[in-house]
Amino acid sequence: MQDISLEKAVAMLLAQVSRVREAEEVPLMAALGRRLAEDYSAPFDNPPFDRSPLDGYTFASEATAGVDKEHPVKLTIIGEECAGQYFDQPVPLGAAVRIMTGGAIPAGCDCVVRQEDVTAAGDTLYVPQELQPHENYCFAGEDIRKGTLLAKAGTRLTAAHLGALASMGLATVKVIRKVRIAIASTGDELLQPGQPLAPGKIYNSNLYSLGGRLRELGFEPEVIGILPDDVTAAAAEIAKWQDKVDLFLTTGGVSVGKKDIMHGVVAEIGKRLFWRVCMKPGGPAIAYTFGKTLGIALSGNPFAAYATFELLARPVLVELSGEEKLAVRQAQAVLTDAFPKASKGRRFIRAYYENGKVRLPQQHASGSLFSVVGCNAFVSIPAGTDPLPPGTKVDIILL
Ligand SMILES: Nc1nc2c(c(=O)[nH]1)N[C@H]1C(S)=C(S)[C@@H](COP(=O)(O)OP(=O)(O)OC[C@H]3O[C@@H](n4cnc5c(N)ncnc54)[C@H](O)[C@@H]3O)O[C@H]1N2
Ligand code: MOO
Repeated sequence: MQDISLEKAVAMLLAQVSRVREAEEVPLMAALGRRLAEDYSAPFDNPPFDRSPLDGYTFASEATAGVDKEHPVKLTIIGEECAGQYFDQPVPLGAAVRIMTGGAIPAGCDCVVRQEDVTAAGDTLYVPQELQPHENYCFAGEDIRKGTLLAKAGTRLTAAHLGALASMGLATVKVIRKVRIAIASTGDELLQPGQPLAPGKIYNSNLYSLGGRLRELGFEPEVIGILPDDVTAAAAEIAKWQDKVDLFLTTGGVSVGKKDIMHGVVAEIGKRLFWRVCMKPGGPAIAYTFGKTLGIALSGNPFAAYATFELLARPVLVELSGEEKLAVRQAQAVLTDAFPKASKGRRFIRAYYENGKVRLPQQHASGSLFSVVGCNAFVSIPAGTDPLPPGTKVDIILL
């Protein structure tokens, strides 16, 4: 199989996936940050009834016409209503009901006076001021009118949305299901952090850098762990995820070595789309499908895995999620440091970008990851480029 360009590889990957649109119903509290699967409109007015904004007394404002401090009106207190209670008898002119903030305004009342502004003695209330109709009064639907569009399909729910939906009594909402991603590492040389180091072994760093990167981008990968360098065993493990995840990412086992098992795995469980992309690092990546699941087998070298995740897998994630803002941005910048190697093929190197300038770390090896710490960009170097002196204008990819 001939090596293909990065652009062609990405186009082939994108041809296999489409935006996830299936809905699932989740408890409202779990819906924060999720995208609504359908429009939500208010099924009723909120508040559902006219209510008092104060602790005080409610009555017909008409009873206070012409009243002042020297000539207060005397009303008869006929009952009391706290928030959550419901005073269900009509209140006649000249009567009042003690009402607490949030209490429903009873029939016959159209205003509320603050407790501090009146005097109560037994069943008698002295109101020393004129009140207007609807003074200190909240109308039903003041917050949300029945029929109001609360949030459109596709809206990413914020805390305020959750509150508004809760006020409509919704215990669950329909949201677009999450993009499902599984990640695994291959390699008999790998140990999980926490295990004792042994001769010839190294710790599995790729699972953590990829898992971390996916989380940084807002995804929640299924972290499988280490698959053995055994085609049958690894194939069986990966096949379990067929159609259960949208994207299955592995690292390692894609080159031409004795234990580069991913070729055998792909032959056993799926259909290969490509092997080898014209770029460094991570050129030997394999892409494949098994059922509806897309697999990308990234090379095991830690920087190769890191870089090809951004260059190959990230566009797939943008497509699956529909989150255009997750796409890498391209820019131009001026190198402040030299890159001493010539680049026969297309090359991406780790870098730190700020204010139009791009700095390079010392270490660029494909097997080295530590120098990525603090980097936020790749410099994209075209095939056939001589060593780069400081001051060179370069194309960069902002991560
Ligand atoms: N004869 C050839 N050898 C190699 C070629 C080639 O064209 N001809 N290509 C080289 C290139 S380029 C790359 S990139 C690597 C790709 O190798 P694999 O993807 O098959 O990866 P592995 O052999 O499994 O591992 C490479 C390297 O990375 C270490 N590794 C693997 N997984 C992890 C992990 N999860 N955490 C930390 N480190 C990991 C592994 O121990 C190896 O050192 O092939 C070249 N060879
Ligand atoms: O493609 Mo590899 O990551 O350069 O060693």
